[in-house]
Amino acid sequence: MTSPKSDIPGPKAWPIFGNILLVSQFNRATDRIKFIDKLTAKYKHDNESLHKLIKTIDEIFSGPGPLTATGIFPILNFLTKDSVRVRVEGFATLKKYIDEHISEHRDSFDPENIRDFIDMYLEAEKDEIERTSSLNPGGLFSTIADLFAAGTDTTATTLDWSLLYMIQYPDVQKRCQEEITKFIGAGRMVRISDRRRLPYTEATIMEIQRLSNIALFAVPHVSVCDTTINGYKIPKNTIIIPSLVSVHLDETIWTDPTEFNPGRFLNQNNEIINKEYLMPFSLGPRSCPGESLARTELFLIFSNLLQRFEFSKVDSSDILSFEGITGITQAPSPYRLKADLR
Ligand code: HEM
Repeated sequence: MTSPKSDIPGPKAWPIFGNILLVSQFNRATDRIKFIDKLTAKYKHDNESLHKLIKTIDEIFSGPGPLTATGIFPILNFLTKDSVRVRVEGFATLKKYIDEHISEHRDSFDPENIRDFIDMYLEAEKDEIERTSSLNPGGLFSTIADLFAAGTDTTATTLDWSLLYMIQYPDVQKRCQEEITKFIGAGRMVRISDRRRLPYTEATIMEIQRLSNIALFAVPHVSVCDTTINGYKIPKNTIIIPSLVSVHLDETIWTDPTEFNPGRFLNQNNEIINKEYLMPFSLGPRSCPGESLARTELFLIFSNLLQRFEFSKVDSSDILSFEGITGITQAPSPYRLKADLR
């Protein structure tokens, strides 16, 4: 456990250690939406092997990230033998899990009854043209592995940060709840079609993403030709790692960048301003393909939690740390919270 060092919100870039229970809880919630309902339709929430898998994904995502010394110079991995071993074992577990489910799907495939994503892929794979391009058995495995790897911990960790911000800023929480009560009430769950009616809640999620920076950097890209950007010469084959966190905290772009202020994303008519410099999903043709799904999940889970619960510190003297723990994603330091039914 880290000792809380500061009550000033905003990311502190570098790693400490640890992990928190809430992440696995949120992973369960986001997994339900994506992988139970879409990929492997038949699995139930209490499925043991799924829980084991979620724990495995937590383990893969903690430990050194891509921009630590070992990420840049893998030869140094002998320094972090344990975390490398945990990750290698984790990937083996993930592979076994995915392979088993693909085989099950192949054995029971029925073109008249397409159950989920795997079945859709298997059906498309039968098409000769598709098969010779990208839809092949190896591609199915990598697609699912990518979705697991990139699609679970990211959303879960953002939700984890979101509750930390809500207990640190009860006034913001209250304002979201008032908005939800006024426009939706308590008689039904919040739906995705309600998004436009809840601009303050939406702006709060945007501000949480700006400050939590779960992806400090986009993934490495490479220049395919010599080019010049803003006067900087970039030769062909240069590895480029865009820093998202530096954009999100740039004081030439944001007023008081370290201040938690959802109002910065609203205009005078209480409408969302889509600030082009908010880029938690990165930019361009290789930006996050899961953005739309992730934003849907964040909105639904966050707004429905606030509709039902009042979140607060367990003890008013608790000092919350906004020190991030940098693995592959940046997670919040451990914290405790109380959830009272509203
Ligand atoms: C809050 C949630 C999420 C955040 C903040 C996030 C952020 C990112 C970022 C910054 C990148 C790098 C893009 C670049 O290099 O330009 C990325 C890539 C990617 N994300 Fe997400 N992501 C999230 C959720 C998801 C979800 C839900 C999925 C899928 C279900 C997903 C799938 C992917 C994949 C497959 C890539 C690699 C894309 C490529 O290499 O072309 N992500 N994401």
